[in-house]
Amino acid sequence: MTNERRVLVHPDKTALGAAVASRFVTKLVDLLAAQPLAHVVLTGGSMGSAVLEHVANNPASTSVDWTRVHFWWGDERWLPRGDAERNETQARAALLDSLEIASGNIHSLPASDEGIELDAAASVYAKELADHATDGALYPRFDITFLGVGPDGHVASLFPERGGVREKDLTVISVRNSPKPPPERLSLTLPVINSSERVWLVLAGADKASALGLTLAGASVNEVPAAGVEGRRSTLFFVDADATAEVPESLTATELFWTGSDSPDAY
Ligand SMILES: O=C(O)[C@H](O)[C@@H](O)[C@H](O)[C@H](O)COP(=O)(O)O
Repeated sequence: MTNERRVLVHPDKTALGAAVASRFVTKLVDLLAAQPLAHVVLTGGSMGSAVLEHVANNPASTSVDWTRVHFWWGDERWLPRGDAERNETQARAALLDSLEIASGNIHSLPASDEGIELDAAASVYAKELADHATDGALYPRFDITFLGVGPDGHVASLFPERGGVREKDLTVISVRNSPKPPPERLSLTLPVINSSERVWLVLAGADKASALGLTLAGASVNEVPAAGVEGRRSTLFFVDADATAEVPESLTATELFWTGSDSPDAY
């Protein structure tokens, strides 16, 4: 299976969010025409929420049989259930609570007010993943994994120069002293992220240009965790024009697509 890597450039953050949402809806319809369930890993962050809001506002989303979609998270912030800063809270507000789906389809991570400590919570989610796996795997076969990307190139809660980026055995890790608040988090590890059929990284803004440029130029995973992301079937970078300021000149026309126009001159 050849692994496809593409950068799809959109004029601005709004167009980016709408385009990713539209592609997500279309892909889910196609997937569910061919298989009983779809497993999707959501991301926190502003772009993650923006995409879900666009899905909620996309009339075509009613063509998805959401009852057959399972939602997971790539990471979660160690906060009380319902806290406005939890990734789950933001995803529910943006889309999930408006969908007619069974609560069992939403696989949220434990919260800090539920009587277990952070490390135990990582084990709880690892068990949840394994309980929904097939063929003796440790996690389900994810169809699409969304990732936001930080200015430092972090994805999920895997940060540069931290041990979590290099974790190969555990499926879920606890994170302390996170450079991005809040300090305590839970995160899938790269092997789990990269087990996904498709990984869709969504990033916008000039502050992401360095992370995107370094990722595409082949930076080390330890320095730029996004550089270590590779879906089994495809890895798509959905970006806005501002984030492309440092994209390597060497990228070919088949790797870098300016949507809506033939060239960057149009924006
Ligand atoms: O819990 C989180 O904060 C996210 O999972 C994190 O990995 C986020 O996706 C990136 O920091 C990008 O965030 P923005 O899209 O807001 O820049």
